[in-house]
Parts: sequence; C-alpha cells; structure tokens
Amino acid sequence: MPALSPLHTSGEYLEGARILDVSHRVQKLPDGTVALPVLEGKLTEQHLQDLRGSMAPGTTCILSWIKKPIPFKAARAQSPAQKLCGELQHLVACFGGRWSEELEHDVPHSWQRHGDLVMLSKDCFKAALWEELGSELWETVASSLRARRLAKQGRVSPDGVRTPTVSLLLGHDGWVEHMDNGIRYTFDVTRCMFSSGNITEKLRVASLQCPREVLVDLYAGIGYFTLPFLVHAGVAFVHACEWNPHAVEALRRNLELNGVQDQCWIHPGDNRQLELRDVADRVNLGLIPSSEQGWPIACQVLRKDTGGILHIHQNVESFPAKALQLPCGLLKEQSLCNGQEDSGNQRNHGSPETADVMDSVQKIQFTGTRPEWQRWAEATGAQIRSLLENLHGEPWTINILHIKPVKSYAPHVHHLVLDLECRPLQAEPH
Ligand SMILES: C[S@@+](CC[C@H](N)C(=O)[O-])C[C@H]1O[C@@H](n2cnc3c(N)ncnc32)[C@H](O)[C@@H]1O
Repeated sequence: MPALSPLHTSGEYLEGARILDVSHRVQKLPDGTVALPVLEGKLTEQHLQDLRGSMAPGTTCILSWIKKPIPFKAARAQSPAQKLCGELQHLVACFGGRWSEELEHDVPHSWQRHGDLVMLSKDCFKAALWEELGSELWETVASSLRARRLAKQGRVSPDGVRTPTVSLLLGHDGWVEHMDNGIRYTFDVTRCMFSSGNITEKLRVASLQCPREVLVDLYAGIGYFTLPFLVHAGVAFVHACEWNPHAVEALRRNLELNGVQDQCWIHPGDNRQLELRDVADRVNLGLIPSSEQGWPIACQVLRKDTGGILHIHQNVESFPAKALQLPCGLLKEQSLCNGQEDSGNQRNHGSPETADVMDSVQKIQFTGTRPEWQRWAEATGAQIRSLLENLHGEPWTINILHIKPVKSYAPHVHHLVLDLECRPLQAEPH
C-alpha cells in the first residue's frame, strides 16, 4: 500500500484532494517518519509538489510502499458490502457527486462469485448517476470485491431456452468454471442459465447406482444432471437433448473436461423431434415450471421390453384454492381428486376411462409429502401410463418411487421431482 511521510498538515490536504485512504491508520515507522495512507494510483507528482511546498524547511515528503498497512478496526470488521459502499461513496465524492439514500439502496448486498467473475443481481446500480462514473465505477466495484470480471443479471427470458439477460460490465468474456461435487463445469454466464438451486437433486442423482444403464436427459442444459449421472451414478451412456446452442457448446466442453465425452451423444435441437425410441432405462425431465411437453417423447424413448424410471420435475402449487383455478385441460386427472379423499362419488366426476387409469397407479403415501404433491404425482402417473399404453397397445404398471421438493419458489409453490417406475405388465421383475 502506498503511504506518504511525514505528517504535518498533509492529512488535511490529502483529505481535501480525496486521496487519503480512510480505511487505514496513520503509522509511525521504525525510522521515526510518519506514513499517511493514500489511495493507490491517485497521487500525482503535482500533489507531491504541493505537499512539499507547504512543509516546514528541513522536512520532506516521499511516496513509499508499506508492506503491512494497519487497517482501522472499523475497516477490519467491515463486511464486503460495507466496504463496497464505503468505496463507492468515495468514488461518487471524487466525481463531485452527493451520496444519497437512493444510491445507498442501489449498492448490492449480495452477489454470486464464479471464480474471478462476480455476478451482480438485477436490482442494483439503477440510479442514473452511476452511468456518469463510466468504467471507473466497475473497476472500483471489482477491486473492492476482489474480482477481475463483473456481470449483472437481468431477467431469465421466457423464450424456452431460458436465456439469461446477463450483461458483462468488466472483462472480455463470460466463461467461468465451477467445481461441484468433484465435477468440473464451464459455461458462459452471459449465455447459459446457472441453476445453483438444484444442488440437492444433483447430489441425490449422484448417489444413485445405475451401472450399465442408458439415460436420456431431455433437458440437458450444460450437463447439470448428465454429468453426475455419468461420473458418480455410473450410467453407461447418455443421450443428451438440448436446443440452446450455447448450452450445447458448454455441455460439449464439460463432457471433455470430465473425460466422459465418449459416453454421451448430444442431440441438438427440439427434443420433441427426436427420432430415438426404445433405448432408455431412465429418462430425466429437468424442466420447470413443467416438463409435461416432454412426457410423450419420454415414453417413446423408454425401453419397450423392460420399461424404466422417469425423473419428472414440476413446480407444484399446494394451495388448493388456487389449484382449482388452473385450466381444466392442464390438470384433468388432478381435478378428479382435488379437495376429496379419493371417494368413489368424486371419481365419477371424471370420465370412466380416466378414473380407471387413476386406480392403476400404485400409491404410497410419503412422509413429509403434502396432499397436493401426492395428488399431482398420482395424476402424472396416470397420464404417463395412458401415454405408454396408447403407444405400445399393452398394459403398463406405474409405481411412485419418490416425491421430493428441490426448492420452494413461494410459500405454496415447490419445485418437485417425482421418480416414476414404469414397467410393461409382462416384464421380468426388476
Ligand atoms: C431448466 S434448464 C435445465 C438444465 C438442467 N437440467 C438443470 O437443471 O440445470 C432447461 C434446459 O432445457 C432446454 N430445453 C427446453 N425445452 C427444450 C426442448 N423442447 N428441446 C430441447 N431442449 C429444451 C433449455 O434450453 C434449457 O437449457
């Protein structure tokens, strides 16, 4: 850290010129000189001349480096957000601006760190004044947060590929790398979505034992599930579907980074056009709010002779009053059991065909499972069974293995994963 010596009236001068580093102490050095902390890169030769001119004869002033500058206690105890706020206040003052409550509100309090890139949330730095500070603003933010690159989140576009509207504020590209449960992931934060909230499901998937199995990952993204299935669960081969070309590029790199590129075939494009059929022991449907559009193709790729397991993701509302307001077509089977405890009377409100399908899904009540989740799981099982039977023209049996929340979005909306075991009735027992 650069420091000036000796003291005299220099402190006031430096403060006036906004060069004094207020987060560090004035220090007495072993040779008797006094060091005043100054902000790195701010002190010019002109400042030094001014200082020397105002000093008593026989004293002088030089710029030197202090190896271990002593921070003020308050500065030492500051959180990164407080430190950032302090440095921004200083920057605004340097530009002759006035600190205000609006600016204070605009300072981010949390951020995501991806190695040397810090991703700011969409709610910060909205005031017009920030733009006037130009690139110095982003350099200050980056150095305060000990980052080299900065990006800012926008909304995830509802465009089907879930493109994040992320803008790069500082740095040349948005490629970052993560290590997660022993798996290396790389992706461009400006092009691909980062789903940190799926961690519990990623860990669960990693703990499954699936040797010799073939998996179809219908919504592979950058490989958040494809990779733990390959690296930890021991899946033999994955067919990974993805229509966002940027995610496809990241997926390709990730397979290579983890040395499993020979065990995965990437199918770029819309998975509903997939020609593949009758290959999968397991299908992952990691799309929210609903993966329902992928159910027919999941049934098509599932092995006809033995069947297999579907991992179905869905955001499920557990507020019955609201659930009833959903379009009828969407929750046809669910409406059969909404607000009732499976009484025969209520079942008669649906078509006999659908009621029959409901009866054939094996139901186990899971502890900690809300009734709405159970009803959604049963309705989903019924729909999958019907799809499989229409496709193959023979009876299938469906078993609910697991219903688990991954994350909650609102008090009544949960991202659930349902594991459905689907077997043709004449299949050998597994
Ligand atoms: C929510 S992300 C899931 C990624 C990963 N499964 C995860 O949880 O992190 C869904 C991915 O599915 C892709 N996707 C959505 N609909 C698709 C379709 N019809 N065909 C192929 N990919 C699709 C999107 O581009 C996106 O990358």
